[in-house]
Parts: sequence; C-alpha cells; structure tokens
Amino acid sequence: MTTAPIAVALDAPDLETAARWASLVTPHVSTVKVGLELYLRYGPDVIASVRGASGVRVFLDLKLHDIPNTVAGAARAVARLRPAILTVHAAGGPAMIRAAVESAPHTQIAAVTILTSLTEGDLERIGLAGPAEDAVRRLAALSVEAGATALVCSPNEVSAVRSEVGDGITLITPGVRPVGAATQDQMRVATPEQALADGADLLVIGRPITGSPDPGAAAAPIAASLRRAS
Ligand SMILES: O=C(O)c1cc(=O)[nH]c(=O)n1[C@@H]1O[C@H](COP(=O)(O)O)[C@@H](O)[C@H]1O
Repeated sequence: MTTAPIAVALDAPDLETAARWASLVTPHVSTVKVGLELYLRYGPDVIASVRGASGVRVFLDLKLHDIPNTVAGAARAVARLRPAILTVHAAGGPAMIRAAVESAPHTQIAAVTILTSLTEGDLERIGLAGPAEDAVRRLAALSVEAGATALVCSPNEVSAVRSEVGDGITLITPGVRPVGAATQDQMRVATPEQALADGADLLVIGRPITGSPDPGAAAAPIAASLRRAS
C-alpha cells in the first residue's frame, strides 16, 4: 500500500507521545512533521526518535526568520540531521531564503508565505492590506526566484500559487480540516480532498489526527480518501 501525501504535525508535549503518534501514522502517511514545541524541548535527538525504525520522511518546521548570516548558520546546524524539508519564512526576503538553500543542499527548503492562522483583517493590521492571495503570490514568486523548491500556503491559495510558480515546485498546505472537524486557530482552511484537487502536493494535518485517541485510526480514512482522489 502506498502512503498518502500527508505530513502529520507531531505537536506533542513530550517525546514519547510524538514517537508513538509517528509509529501509529506511518503506515498511512508519507511524512511526519517536527515543529517548534518538540524541537525546542528536545533538540536534534527528536529527529531520530520520530524517524524510528520506519525511516519515515521527517519535515523539520522551524520557520527560520532572521538575517541571512544567522539563517545560514541555523540551516547548516540542522542540515546534518538530513530532514527532508526545512521551513523558513518567505517574509525574511530573498537573500535569507537563498542563504538557507545554499546551507542545506540535501534538504528541500520550504518558504512559508502567509500563515494559515491569519485573516485578511490581520494582514491589514500588519501592513499587507488586500486579498491574502496577492501577498501569497508575491511571496511565492520571490521565494522560488531565491531558490526555494517548496512553498507553504493555505489550500485557499494553492491553485493561484500553482499558476504563479508552475509544476516543478512542491506546494504544501496546512489549514486542512476534514468535513465537520473543528477549525481551531486555523482561519484559511479547506478539506483534504479540496486541497489535493486544487494542486497541493503535501497536506499538513495535525490535531484532526493527533487529537484522536487512536491517531492511526484517524489517519487511515483521510489517507484512503486521498489515495482514491489522486
Ligand atoms: O509551516 C507550517 O507547517 C504551518 C504553516 C502555516 O501557515 N500554518 C500552519 O498551521 N503550519 C503548521 O501546520 C500544523 C497545523 O496543525 P493543525 O492545525 O493541528 O492541523 C502546525 O504544526 C503548524 O505549525
């Protein structure tokens, strides 16, 4: 059975829980994602723990955002862990993105455009007035020009981003909620099937799976519906 193009966000309070979630979901999904909560608590060891025996692809979501020299050093520091994907904020600008790309040559650098938790009202307050799609397209284009080969955006913008950057770029969408699931702090959301139909390559899904007492059982039907749709 092939796994579905899902990265399960392992936003767990402790390493044992994260490793357990990883082992339960890896029969169904291609990737697991380690974010700030786990990495800041446990550091580099967390990567080997969640990779486990299965050797699943690990997406390291640190959302680096600093001057190019500092991001270059940070990207070099984690490159030795060989994550499949590492995130940086696109708003750090082209020199910063390029610094990450050059410092982690064996890792795919994913530029995060506009966080899926932001509304257009929030964007106006931070000086990005207008449709979210405009800012996302602009950040997507500059990130690809700077060498990023993956982009993170909400499913609502994924088709616009695809037409902006073409087929060779991996589009990653968090803000994914199966029908009926609570949106929580996510503001720009769509269903897994819609995100895939609109051109996403990898769907980031956390709490709808990890909030279940059995994350493997929660992941299985979502993965099956994506395999049917693709
Ligand atoms: O870079 C990310 O992965 C990311 C970008 C973004 O715009 N929005 C977003 O939710 N994420 C991450 O995707 C995951 C979503 O988790 P759930 O909301 O629980 O499905 C979290 O780990 C977030 O850190």
